[in-house]
Amino acid sequence: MHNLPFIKMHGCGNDYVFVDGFETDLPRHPAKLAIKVANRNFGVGSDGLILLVPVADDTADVEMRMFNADGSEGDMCGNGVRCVALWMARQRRISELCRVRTKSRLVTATVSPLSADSNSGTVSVDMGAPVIESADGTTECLTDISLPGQSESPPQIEFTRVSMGNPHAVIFNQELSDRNVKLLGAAIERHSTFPNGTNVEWVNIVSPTELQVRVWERGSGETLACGSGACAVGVAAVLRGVCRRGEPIGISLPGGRLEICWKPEGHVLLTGPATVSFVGTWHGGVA
Ligand SMILES: N[C@H](CCC[C@H](N)C(=O)O)C(=O)O
Repeated sequence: MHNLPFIKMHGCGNDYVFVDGFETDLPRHPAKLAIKVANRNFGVGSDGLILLVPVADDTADVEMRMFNADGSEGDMCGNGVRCVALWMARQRRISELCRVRTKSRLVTATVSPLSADSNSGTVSVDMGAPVIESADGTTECLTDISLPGQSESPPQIEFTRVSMGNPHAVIFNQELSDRNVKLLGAAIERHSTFPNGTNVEWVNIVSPTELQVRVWERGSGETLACGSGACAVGVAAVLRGVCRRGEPIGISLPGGRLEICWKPEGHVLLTGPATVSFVGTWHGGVA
Protein backbone atom coordinates (compact mmCIF):
# COMPACT_ATOMS: atom_id res chain seq x y z
CA MET A 1 0.00 0.00 0.00
CA HIS A 2 1.73 3.19 -1.14
CA ASN A 3 -0.70 5.86 0.01
CA LEU A 4 -1.94 5.24 3.50
CA PRO A 5 -4.14 7.96 5.06
CA PHE A 6 -3.42 8.51 8.74
CA ILE A 7 -4.38 10.78 11.62
CA LYS A 8 -1.89 12.16 14.12
CA MET A 9 -3.34 12.62 17.62
CA HIS A 10 -2.00 12.98 21.12
CA GLY A 11 -3.06 13.02 24.76
CA CYS A 12 -0.75 15.30 26.78
CA GLY A 13 2.00 14.81 24.20
CA ASN A 14 1.74 11.00 24.22
CA ASP A 15 1.41 10.88 20.43
CA TYR A 16 0.36 8.17 18.03
CA VAL A 17 -0.22 7.69 14.32
CA PHE A 18 -3.74 6.32 13.84
CA VAL A 19 -5.07 4.41 10.84
CA ASP A 20 -8.85 4.48 10.56
CA GLY A 21 -10.13 1.09 9.39
CA PHE A 22 -13.63 2.55 8.91
CA GLU A 23 -12.27 4.57 6.00
CA THR A 24 -9.22 2.78 4.66
CA ASP A 25 -7.75 -0.72 4.32
CA LEU A 26 -5.71 -1.56 7.40
CA PRO A 27 -1.98 -2.30 6.97
CA ARG A 28 -1.03 -5.97 6.69
CA HIS A 29 2.23 -5.55 8.64
CA PRO A 30 1.38 -3.14 11.46
CA ALA A 31 4.39 -4.03 13.64
CA LYS A 32 6.84 -3.16 10.85
CA LEU A 33 4.86 -0.07 9.95
CA ALA A 34 4.89 1.09 13.58
CA ILE A 35 8.70 1.10 13.66
CA LYS A 36 8.82 3.15 10.45
CA VAL A 37 6.12 5.75 11.18
CA ALA A 38 7.22 6.23 14.80
CA ASN A 39 10.73 7.26 13.79
CA ARG A 40 11.07 10.97 14.57
CA ASN A 41 13.52 11.66 11.76
CA PHE A 42 12.67 9.23 8.99
CA GLY A 43 8.97 8.69 9.72
CA VAL A 44 5.99 10.74 10.95
CA GLY A 45 7.34 10.71 14.50
CA SER A 46 5.26 9.19 17.31
CA ASP A 47 5.25 6.93 20.36
CA GLY A 48 3.66 4.21 18.22
CA LEU A 49 0.89 3.19 15.85
CA ILE A 50 -2.79 2.60 16.63
CA LEU A 51 -5.30 0.89 14.34
CA LEU A 52 -9.04 1.56 14.56
CA VAL A 53 -10.67 -1.74 13.63
CA PRO A 54 -14.44 -1.85 12.91
CA VAL A 55 -16.33 -4.37 15.06
CA ALA A 56 -18.84 -6.66 13.35
CA ASP A 57 -21.25 -7.15 16.28
CA ASP A 58 -22.62 -4.67 18.82
CA THR A 59 -20.26 -5.55 21.68
CA ALA A 60 -18.10 -2.44 21.08
CA ASP A 61 -18.03 0.66 18.84
CA VAL A 62 -14.44 0.10 17.77
CA GLU A 63 -11.52 -2.21 18.41
CA MET A 64 -8.12 -0.64 19.00
CA ARG A 65 -4.77 -2.32 18.31
CA MET A 66 -1.72 -0.46 19.57
CA PHE A 67 1.92 -0.96 18.62
CA ASN A 68 4.84 0.60 20.45
CA ALA A 69 7.64 2.43 18.63
CA ASP A 70 9.71 -0.81 18.60
CA GLY A 71 6.86 -2.72 16.91
CA SER A 72 5.77 -4.70 19.99
CA GLU A 73 2.02 -4.88 20.48
CA GLY A 74 0.62 -3.38 23.69
CA ASP A 75 -2.50 -4.59 25.50
CA MET A 76 -3.91 -1.27 26.63
CA CYS A 77 -3.28 2.43 26.10
CA GLY A 78 -5.27 5.00 28.08
CA ASN A 79 -4.24 8.01 26.01
CA GLY A 80 -4.79 6.02 22.83
CA VAL A 81 -8.34 5.17 23.93
CA ARG A 82 -9.01 8.85 24.65
CA CYS A 83 -7.81 9.85 21.15
CA VAL A 84 -9.78 7.04 19.48
CA ALA A 85 -12.96 8.18 21.29
CA LEU A 86 -12.36 11.81 20.22
CA TRP A 87 -11.99 10.69 16.60
CA MET A 88 -15.10 8.48 16.76
CA ALA A 89 -17.05 11.51 18.07
CA ARG A 90 -15.58 13.80 15.40
CA GLN A 91 -16.64 11.32 12.69
CA ARG A 92 -20.15 11.16 14.22
CA ARG A 93 -19.92 7.42 14.82
CA ILE A 94 -20.99 7.51 18.45
CA SER A 95 -23.58 9.19 20.59
CA GLU A 96 -22.43 9.96 24.11
CA LEU A 97 -20.40 6.85 25.02
CA CYS A 98 -17.63 5.16 23.06
CA ARG A 99 -16.97 1.50 23.82
CA VAL A 100 -13.40 0.66 22.87
CA ARG A 101 -12.16 -2.92 22.83
CA THR A 102 -8.43 -3.20 23.49
CA LYS A 103 -6.38 -6.40 23.55
CA SER A 104 -6.86 -6.79 27.30
CA ARG A 105 -10.16 -5.09 28.18
CA LEU A 106 -13.28 -3.33 26.99
CA VAL A 107 -13.41 0.27 28.23
CA THR A 108 -15.93 3.08 27.92
CA ALA A 109 -15.08 6.70 27.13
CA THR A 110 -17.09 9.93 27.28
CA VAL A 111 -16.13 12.83 25.00
CA SER A 112 -16.89 16.48 25.59
CA PRO A 113 -17.72 18.42 23.51
CA LEU A 114 -19.29 15.72 21.37
CA SER A 115 -19.17 17.60 18.10
CA ALA A 116 -18.12 16.70 14.60
CA ASP A 117 -15.87 19.71 14.00
CA SER A 118 -13.97 19.33 17.23
CA ASN A 119 -10.25 18.63 16.95
CA SER A 120 -9.73 18.61 20.66
CA GLY A 121 -11.74 17.81 23.72
CA THR A 122 -11.77 16.40 27.18
CA VAL A 123 -12.15 12.65 27.30
CA SER A 124 -12.87 10.52 30.37
CA VAL A 125 -12.34 6.78 30.30
CA ASP A 126 -13.57 4.21 32.75
CA MET A 127 -10.40 2.10 32.67
CA GLY A 128 -11.85 -0.75 34.74
CA ALA A 129 -10.37 -2.14 37.93
CA PRO A 130 -6.65 -2.26 38.66
CA VAL A 131 -5.00 -5.60 39.39
CA ILE A 132 -2.61 -5.20 42.30
CA GLU A 133 0.09 -7.71 41.55
CA SER A 134 2.66 -7.09 44.30
CA ALA A 135 2.43 -10.07 46.65
CA ASP A 136 2.21 -8.08 49.90
CA GLY A 137 -0.25 -5.62 48.38
CA THR A 138 2.13 -2.67 48.36
CA THR A 139 5.83 -2.93 47.61
CA GLU A 140 8.53 -5.17 46.19
CA CYS A 141 12.23 -4.39 45.98
CA LEU A 142 14.80 -4.70 43.20
CA THR A 143 18.37 -4.93 44.46
CA ASP A 144 20.27 -6.32 41.49
CA ILE A 145 19.96 -3.78 38.71
CA SER A 146 23.30 -3.29 37.11
CA LEU A 147 23.96 -0.54 34.64
CA PRO A 148 26.52 -1.06 31.90
CA GLY A 149 29.87 0.59 32.72
CA GLN A 150 28.90 1.56 36.29
CA SER A 151 30.77 0.09 39.21
CA GLU A 152 28.75 1.57 42.10
CA SER A 153 26.62 -0.87 44.09
CA PRO A 154 23.14 -1.47 42.66
CA PRO A 155 20.45 0.92 43.89
CA GLN A 156 17.54 -0.41 45.97
CA ILE A 157 14.41 0.24 43.96
CA GLU A 158 11.10 -0.21 45.74
CA PHE A 159 8.11 -0.52 43.47
CA THR A 160 4.43 -1.44 43.37
CA ARG A 161 3.30 -3.72 40.57
CA VAL A 162 -0.09 -2.71 39.17
CA SER A 163 -1.81 -3.89 36.01
CA MET A 164 -4.37 -1.72 34.22
CA GLY A 165 -4.64 -4.38 31.51
CA ASN A 166 -0.94 -3.72 30.86
CA PRO A 167 1.99 -3.93 33.30
CA HIS A 168 3.29 -1.04 35.41
CA ALA A 169 6.00 -0.73 38.06
CA VAL A 170 5.39 2.41 40.15
CA ILE A 171 8.40 3.85 41.98
CA PHE A 172 8.35 6.42 44.80
CA ASN A 173 11.24 7.95 46.78
CA GLN A 174 13.62 8.28 43.84
CA GLU A 175 14.70 11.40 41.98
CA LEU A 176 12.91 12.06 38.69
CA SER A 177 16.32 12.48 37.02
CA ASP A 178 17.28 11.53 33.46
CA ARG A 179 19.64 8.90 34.86
CA ASN A 180 16.86 7.22 36.81
CA VAL A 181 14.08 7.55 34.27
CA LYS A 182 16.08 6.64 31.18
CA LEU A 183 18.96 4.39 32.30
CA LEU A 184 17.33 2.61 35.23
CA GLY A 185 13.97 2.73 33.43
CA ALA A 186 15.38 0.78 30.49
CA ALA A 187 17.01 -1.76 32.83
CA ILE A 188 13.83 -2.21 34.91
CA GLU A 189 11.67 -2.56 31.77
CA ARG A 190 13.57 -5.74 30.88
CA HIS A 191 14.37 -7.07 34.37
CA SER A 192 13.65 -10.79 34.75
CA THR A 193 11.07 -10.14 37.49
CA PHE A 194 8.84 -8.82 34.68
CA PRO A 195 8.52 -11.75 32.26
CA ASN A 196 6.60 -9.63 29.75
CA GLY A 197 8.54 -6.42 30.41
CA THR A 198 6.95 -3.47 32.17
CA ASN A 199 6.16 0.23 31.91
CA VAL A 200 7.93 2.19 34.66
CA GLU A 201 6.58 5.26 36.50
CA TRP A 202 8.72 7.56 38.70
CA VAL A 203 6.64 9.55 41.18
CA ASN A 204 7.27 12.69 43.19
CA ILE A 205 4.61 13.45 45.82
CA VAL A 206 3.65 17.13 45.59
CA SER A 207 0.61 16.90 47.89
CA PRO A 208 -2.08 14.33 48.80
CA THR A 209 -3.99 15.33 45.65
CA GLU A 210 -1.13 16.13 43.26
CA LEU A 211 1.63 13.85 41.97
CA GLN A 212 4.42 14.62 39.55
CA VAL A 213 5.37 11.74 37.27
CA ARG A 214 7.84 10.74 34.55
CA VAL A 215 7.24 7.56 32.58
CA TRP A 216 9.50 5.06 30.85
CA GLU A 217 7.27 3.05 28.52
CA ARG A 218 7.86 -0.54 27.55
CA GLY A 219 8.68 -0.60 23.84
CA SER A 220 8.74 3.18 23.33
CA GLY A 221 11.15 4.69 25.89
CA GLU A 222 10.37 7.89 27.74
CA THR A 223 7.06 9.45 26.70
CA LEU A 224 5.53 12.80 27.68
CA ALA A 225 2.53 11.10 29.33
CA CYS A 226 0.90 7.71 29.88
CA GLY A 227 -2.79 7.27 30.70
CA SER A 228 -2.69 3.72 32.05
CA GLY A 229 0.50 4.72 33.90
CA ALA A 230 -1.30 7.66 35.52
CA CYS A 231 -3.99 5.23 36.73
CA ALA A 232 -1.38 2.80 38.09
CA VAL A 233 0.37 5.67 39.90
CA GLY A 234 -2.86 6.84 41.53
CA VAL A 235 -3.70 3.31 42.68
CA ALA A 236 -0.17 2.77 44.09
CA ALA A 237 -0.35 6.15 45.88
CA VAL A 238 -3.64 5.16 47.53
CA LEU A 239 -2.18 1.79 48.56
CA ARG A 240 0.77 3.61 50.18
CA GLY A 241 -1.58 5.94 52.05
CA VAL A 242 -0.32 9.01 50.17
CA CYS A 243 -3.64 9.76 48.44
CA ARG A 244 -7.26 8.93 49.23
CA ARG A 245 -9.49 6.54 47.37
CA GLY A 246 -12.57 8.19 45.83
CA GLU A 247 -10.85 11.61 45.54
CA PRO A 248 -9.56 13.09 42.28
CA ILE A 249 -5.77 12.94 42.00
CA GLY A 250 -3.92 15.27 39.62
CA ILE A 251 -1.04 13.65 37.76
CA SER A 252 1.30 16.17 36.18
CA LEU A 253 3.52 14.75 33.48
CA PRO A 254 6.10 16.39 31.20
CA GLY A 255 3.40 16.78 28.48
CA GLY A 256 0.46 17.96 30.58
CA ARG A 257 -1.94 17.06 33.34
CA LEU A 258 -4.24 14.08 33.72
CA GLU A 259 -6.71 13.41 36.48
CA ILE A 260 -7.57 10.03 37.89
CA CYS A 261 -9.99 8.81 40.51
CA TRP A 262 -10.00 5.31 41.99
CA LYS A 263 -13.71 4.94 42.66
CA PRO A 264 -14.84 3.24 45.87
CA GLU A 265 -16.64 0.59 43.78
CA GLY A 266 -13.34 -0.41 42.16
CA HIS A 267 -12.90 1.18 38.74
CA VAL A 268 -10.36 3.88 37.85
CA LEU A 269 -11.56 6.94 35.94
CA LEU A 270 -8.99 8.71 33.73
CA THR A 271 -9.69 12.24 32.44
CA GLY A 272 -7.67 14.62 30.28
CA PRO A 273 -7.29 16.38 26.94
CA ALA A 274 -7.10 14.66 23.55
CA THR A 275 -6.10 16.49 20.37
CA VAL A 276 -6.05 15.91 16.62
CA SER A 277 -2.76 17.42 15.35
CA PHE A 278 -3.07 16.72 11.64
CA VAL A 279 -4.13 14.21 9.01
CA GLY A 280 -1.77 13.04 6.31
CA THR A 281 -0.82 10.37 3.82
CA TRP A 282 2.05 7.96 4.46
CA HIS A 283 4.21 7.15 1.43
CA GLY A 284 6.96 5.32 3.30
CA GLY A 285 5.98 1.74 2.48
CA VAL A 286 5.57 -1.37 4.68
CA ALA A 287 1.83 -0.99 4.86
N1 LIG B 1 0.89 5.39 26.65
C1 LIG B 1 -0.09 4.39 26.93
C2 LIG B 1 0.41 3.09 27.45
C3 LIG B 1 1.26 2.33 26.47
C4 LIG B 1 1.78 1.10 27.11
C5 LIG B 1 2.72 0.33 26.25
N2 LIG B 1 4.01 1.00 26.19
C6 LIG B 1 2.86 -1.10 26.77
O1 LIG B 1 3.69 -1.83 26.18
O2 LIG B 1 2.16 -1.52 27.69
C7 LIG B 1 -1.20 4.94 27.82
O3 LIG B 1 -1.52 6.12 27.68
O4 LIG B 1 -1.78 4.21 28.61
